Amino acid sequence: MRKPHLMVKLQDEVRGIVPQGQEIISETNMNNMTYLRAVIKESLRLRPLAPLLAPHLAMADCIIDGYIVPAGTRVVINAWAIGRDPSSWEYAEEFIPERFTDEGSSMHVNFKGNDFQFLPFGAGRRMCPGMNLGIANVELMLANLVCHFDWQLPLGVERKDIDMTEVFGLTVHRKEKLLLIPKSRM
Ligand code: HEM
Repeated sequence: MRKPHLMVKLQDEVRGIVPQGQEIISETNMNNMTYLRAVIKESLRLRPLAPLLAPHLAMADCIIDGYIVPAGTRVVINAWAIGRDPSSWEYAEEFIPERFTDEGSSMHVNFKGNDFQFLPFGAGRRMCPGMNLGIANVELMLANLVCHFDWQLPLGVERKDIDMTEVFGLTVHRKEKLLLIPKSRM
């Protein structure tokens, strides 16, 4: 909502793929939705659901970047900060889904636990076992919402008024609700 030209690009992609008149988008429609996937990745980069993942415990002594981590140490990974680290991400604070498309510098970066600069589902043996289910649901929900509706801000609210302040805890969520008006295209 804060970058309407990106919303138009996303809607153009989804509406170009889904046959007109089809009410519900299903998994069979999702194959070529590359921009939609990039939008979801970029959202997870800037706003990971679990900003500190889950607490881990070092099973053996190890040295990371010169720091000794003894066995038994509780390790907390700040995935939120890693996703905004300017040494890994150009214009790190900006919402730029294009970085994950074939025009971007992070086109090969994925959330499957091999790219340590992007850990919305964690990595290794304890990474999220529900990743595929979670992503499939987000993709379907977002595709349906942007395909069938145009979204407007309530009267008197401007783009600059959208409050993106987050409340941190085990999971992170918006401080203020996002109120939008859907206008059906059907
Ligand atoms: C977009 C949706 C989701 C996100 C972003 C997400 C993210 C995460 C993260 C960051 C962790 C911690 C990984 C770590 O500490 O290394 C986690 C763990 C976990 N997630 Fe998810 N998750 C999602 C959906 C799901 C779903 C749909 C399920 C189950 C159906 C699920 C089940 C679990 C379980 C059981 C763990 C604990 C794994 C363990 O400790 O061994 N998650 N998730």
